[in-house]
This record gives sequence, C-alpha cells and structure tokens, in this order.
Amino acid sequence: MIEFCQVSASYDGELAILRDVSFMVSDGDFVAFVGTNGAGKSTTMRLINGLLKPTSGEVLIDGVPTSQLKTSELASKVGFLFQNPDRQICCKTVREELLFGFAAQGRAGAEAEAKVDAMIERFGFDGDAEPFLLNRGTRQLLALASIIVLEPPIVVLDEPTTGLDFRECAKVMEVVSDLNARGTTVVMVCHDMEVVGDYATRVIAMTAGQVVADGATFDVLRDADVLSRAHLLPPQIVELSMRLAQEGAVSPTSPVACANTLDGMERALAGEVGVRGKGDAK
Ligand SMILES: Nc1ncnc2c1ncn2[C@@H]1O[C@H](COP(=O)(O)OP(=O)(O)OP(=O)(O)O)[C@@H](O)[C@H]1O
Repeated sequence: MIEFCQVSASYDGELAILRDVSFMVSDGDFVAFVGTNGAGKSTTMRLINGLLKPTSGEVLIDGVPTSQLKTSELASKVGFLFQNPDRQICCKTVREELLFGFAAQGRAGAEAEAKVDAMIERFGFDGDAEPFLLNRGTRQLLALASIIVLEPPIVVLDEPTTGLDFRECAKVMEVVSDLNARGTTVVMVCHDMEVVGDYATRVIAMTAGQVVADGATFDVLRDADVLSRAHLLPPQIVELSMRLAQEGAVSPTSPVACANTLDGMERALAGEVGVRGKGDAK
C-alpha cells in the first residue's frame, strides 16, 4: 500500500513542486497519474520510490515512511521504470541486464538464473544480444522485464508508452496488464488517454503540484471541469459519446451517451438501432 499524507516536496528546498498532496493506493490497484507537463507527476513517482523525500508530510510504503527505509529495502518493494529505458539499461548483454537487479539486491544465484531464463523465454529475447543494438520498443520491454523479474509488489512506470508505435505500446501494456491481473500494484504516469482508458481502473489528475481529481477512470475522464482544469482531452469514444449527448442527438442517460469503449459504443449503437427498428416497424 502507498500512502501520501499531506506531502509537499521541493528540489531546491525553497520552491514547492508538490503542495499538500494526499492519496492512498491499495494493493492490486492500477492507477494512472495524468495532467499537463510540469504538473508534478514524475516528482510524485520519485517520492514513491524514495529518490526524493518530502519536505513536509509523509510518504508511506506498507505503513513505513520512505524516510525510514533504506534504498535497498525500497527497491525490493517498488520497481521503477524510467521514462527513457536508456537511463536504466547498463549491461553488455540482455542476460546480464536481467541478472543485474538480483546482484544489486544480493540475490544472485541459481534461483535468479532460473527466473531470468524464464523471462528470456517469455519475452522471446536473445540473451546474448547487446541491449543498445535493440530497437526502442524492445529496449523498453527489456527495461520493464528487468524490473518485473525481481517480482516487486509495486511497479511505478513513468510514461511507459512514450516513443513507442502502436504495436510496441500494446505489447508493453499487455505485460503491465497481466502483471496487475496477477496482483501487482501498478502506478503509471501517462499522457495517452486512450491507454489510460484501456488499462487503468483509477485516475489521479494533477495540476500545478496538486491533486485535482481522484476516482474511477471514466468518472474522472468524463468530468468536464476536471478535463478543463487539468487540460485533458478524454479518449475519443468518451469525447464522441459526451458530444452526442451535449448536442441532444441522444439522451444523456442513454447507453450511447455513457459508452466509454469502442465495444461499449458498438453495443450501445446496436441497441439503439434495434430500438429504432422496432419503433419503425410499428
Ligand atoms: N530535477 C529537478 N530539479 C529541479 N526542478 C525539477 C526537477 N525535475 C522536475 N523539476 C520541476 O518540477 C516541476 C514538476 O515536474 P515533473 O517532472 O514532476 O512534472 P510532470 O507532471 O511529470 O511533467 P511531464 O509530464 O513534463 O513529465 C516542473 O516545474 C519541473 O521543472
């Protein structure tokens, strides 16, 4: 569990980047942090993994303040994927990269080797390949694999899909989604509202170092006031369904007006056609 209790934070000890931020993330949640550039999302992630300590308030991981946890203790609880995988990858082969975290945590040995072998097979990696010769999407997958192979209960992902094409993005998010389905808590920063809508179950929106909304994904992404304050555009289907209701094309409570996904919209439209069809026949 992650708890932020009235957290303020600063990089230089003077200028407050986060102001009085409070929220709680339960075990197994999948939370997306959204908001404009400079809102404080990455700073929030750095506070979760202990790279930054609060200037006031407390960040607690499983009830223990990060200020009381050693870096190694935090690393075993929180896996962190940087925005750019090249800031993370440091070894000469894929295999060494996957083993690196075990060695850093003093867990090298036969069990680690077996977990790395399984990861290489699962991702279809070439264990002898040189990481920096891999394409951007595969490097991102490698960076992600090198974190999840350590099986941390929480993973923090700072813009995991930035710079990836559609296929690479889907591959990375499938891995993350599977991880969450198996019980890992996922906290991610994401600018792509389609990805947020497809995967996150909860959204925390930030503006100017403060939380402006915290709720179920589509409750937040359908709140016109929040969208305006956090300068967000909702996923396309949500935007379409909201517009159809605003323009009076459908009733605000109709399934079409409430559709959040392509599947949902298709079902709602099929129902609408069915209803109209029956009416026409009378
Ligand atoms: N290492 C740092 N030193 C000083 N100021 C920083 C540092 N990192 C970020 N900041 C400042 O903190 C503020 C919040 O930045 P942060 O990266 O947390 O925002 P963000 O919401 O993640 O933005 P983005 O979406 O652009 O990554 C910005 O004004 C930024 O300039």
